[in-house]
Amino acid sequence: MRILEKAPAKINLSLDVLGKRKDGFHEVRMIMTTIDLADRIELSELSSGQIKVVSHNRFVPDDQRNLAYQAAKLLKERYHIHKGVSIAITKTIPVAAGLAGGSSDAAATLRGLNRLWSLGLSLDELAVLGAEIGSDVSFCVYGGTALATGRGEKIQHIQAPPHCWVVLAKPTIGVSTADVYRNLNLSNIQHPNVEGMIEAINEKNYEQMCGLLGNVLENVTLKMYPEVAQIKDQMKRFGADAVLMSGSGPTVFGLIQYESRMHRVYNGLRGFCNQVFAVRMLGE
Ligand SMILES: C[C@](O)(CO)[C@H](O)COP(=O)(O)OP(=O)(O)OC[C@H]1O[C@@H](n2ccc(N)nc2=O)[C@H](O)[C@@H]1O
Ligand SMILES: Nc1ncnc2c1ncn2[C@@H]1O[C@H](COP(=O)(O)OP(=O)(O)OP(=O)(O)O)[C@@H](O)[C@H]1O
Repeated sequence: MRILEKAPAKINLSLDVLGKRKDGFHEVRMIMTTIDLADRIELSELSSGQIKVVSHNRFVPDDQRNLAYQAAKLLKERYHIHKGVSIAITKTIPVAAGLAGGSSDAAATLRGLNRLWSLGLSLDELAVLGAEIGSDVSFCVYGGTALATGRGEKIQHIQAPPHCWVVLAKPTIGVSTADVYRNLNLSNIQHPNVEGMIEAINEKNYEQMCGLLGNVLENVTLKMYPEVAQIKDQMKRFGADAVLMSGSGPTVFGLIQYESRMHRVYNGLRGFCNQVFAVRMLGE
């Protein structure tokens, strides 16, 4: 049997950090939404009991460091599964980009193996398991749009954002999420208005949503990698309605209401950056 799962990327429309926790993680409050930029996960049964990962991408590990591998191992051990699985990952989401590519691959593997191995687990149960793999995995199990709290694993679903285009540009650098959190100065944070963002989304108020985009990790990454600021400036110059870095970066996204403007921003950015995408929010 063969199972296919789509693993979409996320962007953070609002990302606030409330403080550092005793376990070393940070307490966050963020609005996440899935976008139509996705990896594809293909799961096939292996009678040998082995977990095999194939990705044909030199930036993606094909061993136990792969988050999809970790998802399979977790389910296999927890539910005493003797069969193995081959996980073929077709990567489209840029790696180490702030778009939760690895987390979404892990989440898709959890959903797919739940079907392949007939485990009968609910999405809520898979999301709890996902948190053992990484902070973004729980959200990726559900997708859609949500307020994520705790270290990112507590998910409250909210409505889909108003329709718009999202242009993404990823500079060639990859960013370590741990480094960005480590360099965040908690005594000097300009907190974004997360509640206002929820209100804007509920009211489908596009202008208000654009005005309230905010990410406290942005300044940290901008200091480490000035090229991210250049891409932000270019995206604004080409006419994006609002621009922000996603997660710990370095990917920058711009929101754009009109299709003709989207083409201008997309084509403009392609001259500066080789990983540029124009997609819709999935949101629901
Ligand atoms: C930046 C975001 O992508 C925003 O959605 C997430 O907060 C990060 O999620 P993630 O990549 O799944 O993070 P994890 O793999 O759980 O953690 C990677 C590292 O980031 C730091 N980390 C992560 C999440 C969090 N709430 N506080 C942290 O301090 C920790 O040093 C951790 O060792
Ligand atoms: N399935 C996977 N896809 C991509 N990277 C993976 C995967 N599994 C493990 N990794 C490792 O994880 C690192 C971070 O990659 P990923 O693309 O998940 O980062 P990210 O988009 O910044 O994540 P987040 O937004 O959740 O912080 C990579 O450098 C890679 O070595």
